[in-house]
Amino acid sequence: MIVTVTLNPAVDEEFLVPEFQPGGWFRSKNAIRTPGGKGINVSMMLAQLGYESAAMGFLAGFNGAYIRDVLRKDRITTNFIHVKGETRTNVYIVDESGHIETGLSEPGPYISEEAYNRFLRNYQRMLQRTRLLILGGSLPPGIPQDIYGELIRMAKEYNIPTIVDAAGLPLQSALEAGPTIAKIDHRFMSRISGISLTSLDNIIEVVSKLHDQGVEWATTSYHIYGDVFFTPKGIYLALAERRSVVSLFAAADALITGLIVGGEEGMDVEDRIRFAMACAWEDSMHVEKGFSSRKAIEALMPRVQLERFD
Ligand SMILES: O=P(O)(O)OC[C@@]1(O)O[C@H](CO)[C@@H](O)[C@@H]1O
Repeated sequence: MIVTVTLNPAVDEEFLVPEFQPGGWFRSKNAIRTPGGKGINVSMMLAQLGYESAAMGFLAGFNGAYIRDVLRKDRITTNFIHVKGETRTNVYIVDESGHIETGLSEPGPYISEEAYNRFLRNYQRMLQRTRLLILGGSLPPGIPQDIYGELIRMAKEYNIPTIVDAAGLPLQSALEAGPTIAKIDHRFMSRISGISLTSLDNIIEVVSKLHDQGVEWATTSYHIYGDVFFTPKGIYLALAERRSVVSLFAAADALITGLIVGGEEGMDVEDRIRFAMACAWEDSMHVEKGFSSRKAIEALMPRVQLERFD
């Protein structure tokens, strides 16, 4: 089974506010409320493309109950530890006219040692039924910063491939454990490598070193130009057109979904990148998270430009 881990889920509230700016009173044209958090988004997007998965992590309060119910309606297996407090709400203000997004995130509920240990026992049991694991997002208070490294090491004992999308210390600990695929936070890599990743050469120099840590695929964004993919078959720069972008906040989750589906369907490296980029692009063309249809994604694939570096 494909398993996604979201330790700090969120209810995402997107408000559509044309010409939003700080310091004023605005009325939203519309508000969209959806379950969120990186692993949960991947589970929901996989479901849209016909792939089953199980979602794990921590849920709390009314928001937690709402997330669990929506996931179950989407036929996603839920395996969460319920804790005291309230799952966070993350607010996004989307100004479609100027294609600008503003985000605001809560810290999430405190996770006690007892709840954390319950999660680890649950995770250990789940690993016996897992064939691909996705770890995504920030950590709620109370969770050790090196948890992703620990979870990847445990998965490796069962030879389970892992995909991680995180930032800061949690990403660092994940990279030390050598995930199969890593979505690299660009600013964080600049900070830990001490090299400013403003040029493609610098990105290639820094990210290439991750192969030595066992990372098979890595991807990172390269400014507004696109995404760089480090694959077993070489390094690629992939570009999508920006004109049609409305909302980018879940595009990285769509990209990961595309990489998963491409892997599941045995696509070759270039088609897998094109499919992942087309997923991210299609997701970003509308305010609602996810995809209009698989056909819409496939229609974008030939428009993704790929450049290979030797
Ligand atoms: O605070 P984190 O966990 O890093 O990110 C949380 C989040 O921004 O990630 C998703 C988009 O990738 C949203 O659904 C959610 O609100």
